[in-house]
Amino acid sequence: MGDVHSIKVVCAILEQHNRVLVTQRNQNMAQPLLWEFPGGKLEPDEEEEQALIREIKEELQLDILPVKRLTPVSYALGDKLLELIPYICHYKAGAIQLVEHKAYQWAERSRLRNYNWCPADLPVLEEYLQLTQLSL
Ligand SMILES: Nc1nc2c([nH]c(=O)n2[C@@H]2O[C@H](COP(=O)(O)OP(=O)(O)OP(=O)(O)O)[C@@H](O)[C@H]2O)c(=O)[nH]1
Repeated sequence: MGDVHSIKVVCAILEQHNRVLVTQRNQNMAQPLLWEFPGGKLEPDEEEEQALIREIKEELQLDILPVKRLTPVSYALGDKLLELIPYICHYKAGAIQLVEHKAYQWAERSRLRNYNWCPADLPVLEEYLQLTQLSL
């Protein structure tokens, strides 16, 4: 569904022990070296939560549980319209192995604004901080 030119990307705000997982895109990816919430593109006819579970398993070797959908963000990325769909997620199992990212960090919420984010992630970050009452 949706606009034929839009790309749907799901991303995980993965919480564990009061920290949030942030990942850095590698040099060869689009938006090189920027930080993001890990995730990826929906496949045709795939449910959002299933896509997120699949992507996090593929990219990080982690099992997660999506728990709350936040507000999708539309962002013009080159000639494409990106629709970034965030979910707060909980850690279930596994140890991180970086398959395609350059780096990862478990960040305290109060430090999340310090990263050099993909621009589409900034409204996601602000909604998340507001929800968790650390926006000031
Ligand atoms: N996974 C993820 N992608 C994001 C975020 N923010 C954001 O702008 N994006 C963009 O959404 C698209 C998601 O693509 P992707 O992670 O599947 O990987 P990619 O573009 O490297 O894959 P491709 O080579 O198959 O096109 C990328 O253009 C990426 O830059 C985010 O928080 N998480």
